[in-house]
Amino acid sequence: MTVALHPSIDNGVKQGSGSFAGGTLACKCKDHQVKVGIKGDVAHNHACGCTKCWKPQGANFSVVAVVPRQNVTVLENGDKLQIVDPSAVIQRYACKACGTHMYGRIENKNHPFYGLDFIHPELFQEQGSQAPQFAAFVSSIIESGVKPEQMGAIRARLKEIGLEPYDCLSPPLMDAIATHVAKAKAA
Ligand SMILES: N[C@@H](CCC(=O)N[C@@H](CS)C(=O)NCC(=O)O)C(=O)O
Ligand SMILES: [Zn+2]
Ligand SMILES: [Zn+2]
Repeated sequence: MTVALHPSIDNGVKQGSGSFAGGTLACKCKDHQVKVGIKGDVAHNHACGCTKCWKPQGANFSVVAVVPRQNVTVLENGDKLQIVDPSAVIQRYACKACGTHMYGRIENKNHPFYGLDFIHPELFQEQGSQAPQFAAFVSSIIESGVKPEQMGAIRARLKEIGLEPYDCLSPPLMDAIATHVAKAKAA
């Protein structure tokens, strides 16, 4: 049996339509679901192995993407949302009842990714949003209990489905962060 990464990619990565207009994210509650509206498609969609990003039950990876924060609107049952860890850089708003993370927001205006919210595209009620592009924080899954000796098979499976594994973010995103830091230092 191949190693389980995340249910939305375990049977292969499904490409996006390229014209996704946005949609509604719904939590996993049976009733009074938290619903969050997203305008437009997501960007930088990727698998994340870190311990902080929300993973559905049994998954080793989260699948997470960004959207401009102004494109995110809580539509229904927002009173069920609470911040998971107020001290984290990304303030992740989760449903108090089912634990699903609905969006993560950066409030530090100096952060390289300020202005972008983090969401989980698998929660879209609609099909067609951008497919995952790479895998980030892969080594971090060891912190969640994966054995180091399993990492070879996990990296091989990620590559097999077309997701290049990185232990931090992808080179373009690491370059974007370093560029931001360099500019801030020069100012
Ligand atoms: N090895 C750490 C890495 C955590 C980490 O740095 N996560 C990245 C990717 S989501 C991040 O930007 N975190 C900021 C935050 O969680 O607020 C873990 O697994 O907990
Ligand atoms: Zn819920
Ligand atoms: Zn993460």
